Amino acid sequence: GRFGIFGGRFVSETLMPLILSLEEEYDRAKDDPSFWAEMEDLWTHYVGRPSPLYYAERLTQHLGGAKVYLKRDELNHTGAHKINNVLGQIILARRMGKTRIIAETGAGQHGVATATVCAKFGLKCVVYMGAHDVERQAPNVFRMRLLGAEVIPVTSGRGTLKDAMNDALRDWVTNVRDTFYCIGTVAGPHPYPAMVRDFQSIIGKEAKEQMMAAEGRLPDTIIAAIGGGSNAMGLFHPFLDDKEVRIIGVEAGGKGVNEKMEHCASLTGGRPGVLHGNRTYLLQDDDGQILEGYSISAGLDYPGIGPEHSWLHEVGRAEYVAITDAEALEAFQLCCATEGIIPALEPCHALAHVMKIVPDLPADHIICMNMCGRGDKDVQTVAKHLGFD
Ligand SMILES: CC/C=C(/N=C/c1c(COP(=O)(O)O)cnc(C)c1O)C(=O)O
Repeated sequence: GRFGIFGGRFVSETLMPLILSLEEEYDRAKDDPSFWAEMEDLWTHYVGRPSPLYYAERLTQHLGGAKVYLKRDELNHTGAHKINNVLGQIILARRMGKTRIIAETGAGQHGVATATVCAKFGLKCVVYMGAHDVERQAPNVFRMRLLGAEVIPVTSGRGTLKDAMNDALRDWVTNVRDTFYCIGTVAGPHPYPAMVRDFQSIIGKEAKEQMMAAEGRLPDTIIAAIGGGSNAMGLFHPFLDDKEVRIIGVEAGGKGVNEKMEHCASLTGGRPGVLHGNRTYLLQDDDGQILEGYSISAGLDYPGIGPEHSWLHEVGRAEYVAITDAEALEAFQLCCATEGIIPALEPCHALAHVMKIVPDLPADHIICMNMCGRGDKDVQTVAKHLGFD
């Protein structure tokens, strides 16, 4: 469970037996055709996969350079990529005889996906959510509750994703016997980062097949926004050995990547440390205290990043850039105006970088971007910023 010096398993002794039984169950499932058959069935008939690979013609014309394709994971059931991973973890939880599922959530999409799958399988669901996120993603709080989940607001820290994950881990340590912790991104102790990556890789596998069908070749550049990094790793992983494909991860630059740390660009503005069970790049002060960070987007508002991204950064296989709140809001509006797609604030960060690089690229250069979530949850936030709420 290591990616160079990153990853690993830094957990309390009480969690070890559960982590080891989860690793055993996952290793068994990975090689079990019936596990993947059940996943395929649910991805097809419940999630609505494959998600389309859509040529954004007017956006491409507006930018006047490379061809832009969007991988439409915002069209999945529940409106984001999160359900790809939740299905896998819940199938494992059922195989382990767990009846109580807990999750952390920031944007509320992972929480909604977990509540959704728990309703489908008749499992108890408890979601920890920072109080600040409860406010700024209210539509998703209603959806979780309507789906039968208990949503517990977390008031420690700044009341965002990091704080929610802390409380979820505390709950888990207390209830290891009947509880399964469904982690929403490629973070946490081994095997979570690898397992979540493997479930999200359906995105990149489909994108590769669809691009070959549409253009007869691989994309030149693939790009995705990064909170913990699961939608990005899902798109990137199937392309890692295709060395000619340029890989770009886009972090939240918030109010700007500077010493005020009002951002969540963990790779660009952080350094290696340990948080939530794994070693990775983190925003921390000189004493190693984890900083709160900041982003307009709840899903990217996390002062860490999945350990495999830290490794890809170290070995230079992927580039990581930061996009500010303001640039993301510009992208939000351009997406609505040119394509009639209201995007979530998270993928707007990737789109803002696409807007930066496309004009200088030739018309035969092909870009594939992860449209990992729809913007229903963000319309009030954006309306306020644009002064028409
Ligand atoms: C696991 C906590 C992250 C959440 N969301 C993150 C998120 C992200 C960032 O998460 P990653 O893909 O894991 O980097 C991107 N796009 C959308 C639409 C998101 O909702 C959540 O709780 O919904």
